[in-house]
Amino acid sequence: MDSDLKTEAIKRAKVLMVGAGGIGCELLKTLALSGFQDIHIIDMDTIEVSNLNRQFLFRQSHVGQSKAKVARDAVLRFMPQICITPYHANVKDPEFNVDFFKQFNVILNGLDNLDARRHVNRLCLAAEVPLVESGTTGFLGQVTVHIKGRTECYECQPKPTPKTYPVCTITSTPSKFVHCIVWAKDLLFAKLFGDRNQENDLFVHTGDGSDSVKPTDDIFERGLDEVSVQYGRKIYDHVFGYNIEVALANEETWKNRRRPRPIFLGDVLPEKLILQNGNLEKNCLTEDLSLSAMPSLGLNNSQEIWSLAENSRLFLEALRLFIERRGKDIGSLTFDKDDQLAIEFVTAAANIRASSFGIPLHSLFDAKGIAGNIVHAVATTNAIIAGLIVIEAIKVLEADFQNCRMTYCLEHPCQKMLLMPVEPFEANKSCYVCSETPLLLEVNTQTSTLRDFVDKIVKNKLGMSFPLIMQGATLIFEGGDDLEEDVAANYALNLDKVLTALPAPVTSGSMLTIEDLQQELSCHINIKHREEFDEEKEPDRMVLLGWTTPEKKSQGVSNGENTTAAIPAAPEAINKSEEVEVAAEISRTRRKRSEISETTGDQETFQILPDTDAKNSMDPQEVEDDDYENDLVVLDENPEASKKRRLQ
Ligand SMILES: Nc1ncnc2c1ncn2[C@@H]1O[C@H](COP(=O)(O)OP(=O)(O)OP(=O)(O)O)[C@@H](O)[C@H]1O
Ligand SMILES: [Zn+2]
Repeated sequence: MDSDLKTEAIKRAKVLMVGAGGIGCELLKTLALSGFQDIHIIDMDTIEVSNLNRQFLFRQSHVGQSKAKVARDAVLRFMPQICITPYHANVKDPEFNVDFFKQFNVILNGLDNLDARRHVNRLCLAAEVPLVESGTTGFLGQVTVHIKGRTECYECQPKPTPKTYPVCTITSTPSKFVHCIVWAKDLLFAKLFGDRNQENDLFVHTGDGSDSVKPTDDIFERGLDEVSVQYGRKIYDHVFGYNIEVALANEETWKNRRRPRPIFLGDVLPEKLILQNGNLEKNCLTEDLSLSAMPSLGLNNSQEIWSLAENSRLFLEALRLFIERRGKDIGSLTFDKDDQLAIEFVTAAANIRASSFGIPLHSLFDAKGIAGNIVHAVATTNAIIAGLIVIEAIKVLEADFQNCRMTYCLEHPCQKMLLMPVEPFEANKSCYVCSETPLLLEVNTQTSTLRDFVDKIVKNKLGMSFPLIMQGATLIFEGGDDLEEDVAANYALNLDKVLTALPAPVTSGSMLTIEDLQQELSCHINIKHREEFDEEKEPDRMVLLGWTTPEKKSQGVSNGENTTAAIPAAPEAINKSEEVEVAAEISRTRRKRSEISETTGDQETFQILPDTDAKNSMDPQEVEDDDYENDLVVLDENPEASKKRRLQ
């Protein structure tokens, strides 16, 4: 297109940006400087101090104000002639419906969560407006283009579930610091400060799964006359000493593994220091006034790696402060990465455990990053990604679809490139969002209730907020806050009925239609009755099938032109393995799911997976498997080069 026409297309365009955070600030500036004249911005947040280091349109004085509005004002100061319309709102609000989306030529996402991304994807499909989607994680980033009828939609590839670890690795055979963090946070912290009644496997397995040691007295219960320092010592000796001794009794487990070392408090700290820990009344506050065990112990530098003795003192002191200063929270606490005392406790506990298992200790700063799953944002990555979004948006506006690319921003050069453009993929024919293909649900229709179905499948798996469920012509459920009282009560009754007992019984062979009017999404689910489920592998007792990753994943949009560009790489994987397997055909490119998940900026959580097979999960290989999962296979166009190649 000639440059005058291009300028015209940009000038005439009406674009919507969703998110005015790290990517959004860069994007708004780049759009304005590229000549865009009519920009709408939705962001539901207000500015926080922690945003200021990279969201450069914001200043200290803006803290607490709407991001969308302040971003508009900041850009208008240097581009006063353009029109920027801010909305301080959630993009999921009903006012942002299909008609609202239809007024735009292209939608540009700068979001940080899956839920909002899915919602925008669905509305873009319904409104038939192209979407340019983006995400960054540290040095990694990506921009993808989604055009109905031409490319895959944002949801064509099922999104990965959170990272999980087998119970056995966490409770008995940790080999990485992250395993110790998960143990400290999800088991020990939860046991001591969370809901007392929760199922929590803090007892050591001795190998065959049958002989877990469960003392008859609840060791975690604090006696009425038990002072905190005594209680702390009891917990310490139990979890770091006694439990490890019990685990060591099973020789089988340690045949091919390094044996852990039981640690008792008396071996680490002299009595005097242990007692002194209970009397540190001096300073318990950090500079920003949060309760902390560090100042009184003289631990000032959170980037320093503390010794086992220092971590042990921190453990005792943090536990004491919880008991004495935050006693009323105990029993209802959940781990929060912004809770200073919780971070200190978890860091100390993870380090003591790491020491026992011969795993290198970490600083509180690093432990916080791992526990909170924090990847520090890099402003430059956001700026690069914002630039790429604008480049793709311009191609879309020019209707130059053939040249649209998905681009991955890598941490290390691959084939001498840091930016890897790839042709967009075709839509997944079994995607329930952008195709009509029905899904299949295996469920025990005689024992599962409608509530199970709504919560586990409709809301959790399909991501619908206000679903409407129909069996044939009968409406069996409708979600929403604006229902008449008697209608809502009727649906509430249905929720507790098993599927076969609903007014229009749902049995094997039934087809349900599920709609979310707000998302303009409708899909069908065929029901297949199944009696038995594997409690551990299929804890939902329902299995949703049909929405699968297509076998051939790289059928790029045919444009009659070969891309000389490199093939998409899983950035995280490249980063880790630095190894690329090069093989024959471009059409066989394997795109790992991790490539998407690693750069969406979604808050991921760690989960502990139930042991499906105690023996298997005790296999020494198992730990390494975590890493293999991220291995990357990138296939090249060059048929000759079917061998492994190391990246430079
Ligand atoms: N449903 C939504 N509606 C509108 N805006 C949203 C929605 N979900 C997320 N956002 C916005 O997307 C932006 C994402 O920006 P970013 O990833 O930089 O996150 P942040 O909250 O600014 O920073 P951090 O999470 O690192 O503290 C945020 O400003 C957030 O308010
Ligand atoms: Zn799709």
